[in-house]
Amino acid sequence: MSIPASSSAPAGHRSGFACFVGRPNAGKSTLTNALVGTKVAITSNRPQTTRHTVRGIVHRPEAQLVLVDTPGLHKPRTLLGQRLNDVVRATWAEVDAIGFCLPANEKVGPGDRFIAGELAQIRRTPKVAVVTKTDLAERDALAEQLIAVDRLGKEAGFEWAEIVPVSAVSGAQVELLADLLVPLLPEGPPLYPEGDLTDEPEQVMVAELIREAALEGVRDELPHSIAVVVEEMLPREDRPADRPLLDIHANLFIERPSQKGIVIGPKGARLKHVGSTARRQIEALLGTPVFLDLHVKVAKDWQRDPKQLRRLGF
Ligand SMILES: Nc1nc2c(ncn2[C@@H]2O[C@H](COP(=O)(O)OP(=O)(O)OP(=O)(O)O)[C@@H](O)[C@H]2O)c(=O)[nH]1
Repeated sequence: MSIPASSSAPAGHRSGFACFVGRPNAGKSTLTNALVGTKVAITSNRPQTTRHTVRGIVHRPEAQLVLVDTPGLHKPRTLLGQRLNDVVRATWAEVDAIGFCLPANEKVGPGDRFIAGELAQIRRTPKVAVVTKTDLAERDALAEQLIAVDRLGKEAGFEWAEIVPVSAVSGAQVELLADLLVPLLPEGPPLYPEGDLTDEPEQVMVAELIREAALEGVRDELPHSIAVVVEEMLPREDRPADRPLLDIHANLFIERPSQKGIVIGPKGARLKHVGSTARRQIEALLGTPVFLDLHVKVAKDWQRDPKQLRRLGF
């Protein structure tokens, strides 16, 4: 990515982009959050919930590291799947460093070898192996995993710039990872104002929080069938300055009428819960009280229909 020229850059200051790749559930979003120190990427214990490219920004006196969080690469079965993979590859080609996340508590498998093979084709970009979730692995198992990860790079035909074990949950070595990524960035001035944590449009982040709440505890086949679009975010008029209220109107799209019952629940109980969970998260994110107006709509087979995909923001 291009760095805007500026004469005000402190000497030796570095800035640039890194992204985390890895199998679904490898811990990419949680790691992004741990590095940035606030909840910007959406985590979930379900695979493939990160759909939008969310940037987290790590500010240092001597560097600015912009993290681009991509969806997981996977075998595309639908149009949506193909689009997601395109997003991933486009991101890889643009960044200054790629962090490949591999959980310490899961054996290196075919999915990892697939990604390593794809990474090998992005020759110029330094690749850092990040062994995640070290709090879940015994010392010996971790040592074995580090060796397996080293071998994975060699078999794919490249050397890792670094191999770093981290735990986003305990915080172990998270700072070290940032320290190791910074020298891989080009010299240049900060790309974003200090204090910015993400440049993701607020509406997209709000939609992601609603989608995350809607996915909690539903059947495994539903994740890919839910999309959320925020139609409107407006401050309520006639409110005293010390008691503001933000009105948010959002639509939750499902693919089939039969999915409506799952999302809404008996007597609307589930949707109500989703709404209040999402509202609390949105209020924490935006720092203002929120009234969330949430509607469930059927957009038939939206994953296979290019027109619908565009309308839903893909
Ligand atoms: N114990 C432990 N759990 C972790 C750690 N990092 C992530 N997890 C858990 O692993 C699961 C997956 O983490 P995510 O960060 O959502 O994984 P992801 O790679 O972004 O997943 P996708 O969005 O599906 O690609 C979540 O349940 C996390 O809480 C860690 O350091 N330690």
